[in-house]
Amino acid sequence: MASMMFTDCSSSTTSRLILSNRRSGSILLRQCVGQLRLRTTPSGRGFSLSIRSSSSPSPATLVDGKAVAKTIRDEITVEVSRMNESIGVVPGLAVILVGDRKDSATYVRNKKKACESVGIKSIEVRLPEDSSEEDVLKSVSGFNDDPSVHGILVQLPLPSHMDEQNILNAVSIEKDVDGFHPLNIGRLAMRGREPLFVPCTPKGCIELLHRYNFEIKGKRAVVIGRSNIVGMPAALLLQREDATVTIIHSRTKNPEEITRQADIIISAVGQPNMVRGSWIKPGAIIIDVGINPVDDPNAPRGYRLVGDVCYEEACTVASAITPVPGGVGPMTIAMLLSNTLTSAKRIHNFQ
Ligand SMILES: NC(=O)C1=CN([C@@H]2O[C@H](COP(=O)(O)OP(=O)(O)OC[C@H]3O[C@@H](n4cnc5c(N)ncnc54)[C@H](OP(=O)(O)O)[C@@H]3O)[C@@H](O)[C@H]2O)C=CC1
Ligand SMILES: Nc1nc(=O)c2c([nH]1)NC[C@@H]1CN(c3ccc(C(=O)N[C@@H](CCC(=O)O)C(=O)O)cc3)C=[N+]21
Repeated sequence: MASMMFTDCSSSTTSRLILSNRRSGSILLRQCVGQLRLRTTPSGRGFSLSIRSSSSPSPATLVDGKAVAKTIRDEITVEVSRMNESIGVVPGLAVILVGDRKDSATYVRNKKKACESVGIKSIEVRLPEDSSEEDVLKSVSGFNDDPSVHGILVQLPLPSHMDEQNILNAVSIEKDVDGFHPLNIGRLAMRGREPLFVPCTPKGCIELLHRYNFEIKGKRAVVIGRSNIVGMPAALLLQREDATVTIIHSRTKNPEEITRQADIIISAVGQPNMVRGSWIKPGAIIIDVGINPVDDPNAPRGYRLVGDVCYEEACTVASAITPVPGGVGPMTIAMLLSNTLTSAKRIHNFQ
């Protein structure tokens, strides 16, 4: 219901253009309003798109998660083969999928493809919707004991008759590549402690900020959303990077007043186009985690994906913004591969 309120963003039109990249194929870029400028990304391997808007004196950089994720996958590929050649070990990721949610099946398929692309071995277990919690725990326990598995991911959400906490607690912390085990989250929250793994989506957000050389230290950051998998760990990570962090949630009064003070906004709400241009301080950096399907009879699938942030409005005010799709989503998967590689290296004491 609430999501319907935000489905429409602005009356400004969005045009699209396809740019060809020799290394990563075609990238779909959205043009906002005004003049476009293309630069190579800090890695030198991708593109960054700048938009000089008629209503904004400063250009907004398009923070290209898809291109950065490709760079990271290339780096991981090199490391995976170096490890295999040196000690004959191939990192392995086990994914447990319970039930037949279409979106979860798609995510799992994408993770599998990404593993293949870098040389990580992926093992998938599918359990029926009516499996018992015991069945899932058995599967987790089997992977905990399997030396060819270095990472275990239990795809969320689980069917409602299962206790998610029980299941996440059962994953060995040494193989918790999602970073959802309470010990890993607890360490993330404590000064002077180091988690073995950091949750992939928030880690991907910070990695994007780093790769674009955006300073975090001393900045005012606002995280919208406080879920265990995105909002809360994103706030903890920003704090560890010496930002001053405020969290907005569904009971926050006047969220727009708070976001307007932010130098960095990370939005993980699940409400299409909730964050309007007027919520944003000129020059702010926006990381839009939201992935929200909205009906679109012209789209091949009958819907398209939009973020939590009204992209067309935001890119006339912000200095940088992630698109949806092509922003944080691909980074989440890249961080999962990175965590799996780290895990295999740690288990086999390989530097
Ligand atoms: N790009 C990626 O890789 C990923 C994207 N996502 C996407 O990110 C979004 C969030 O996911 P997730 O964290 O799992 O979602 P949850 O539903 O678990 O959490 C949503 C959070 O947003 C808050 N919220 C809801 N409505 C409002 C509102 N009107 N104003 C302020 N805060 C609000 C909730 O507050 P309260 O706590 O008070 O209920 C809650 O903390 C979704 O669109 C999801 O698809 C998720 C994971 C990965
Ligand atoms: N244990 C667990 N770990 C997760 O990390 C986890 C999970 N459960 N459950 C669901 C959410 C969601 N999530 C996404 C990952 C990639 C994209 C992604 O790559 N999105 C593409 C678009 C994909 C499309 O077009 O459908 C993009 O944004 O460009 C999106 C969402 C991980 N999650």
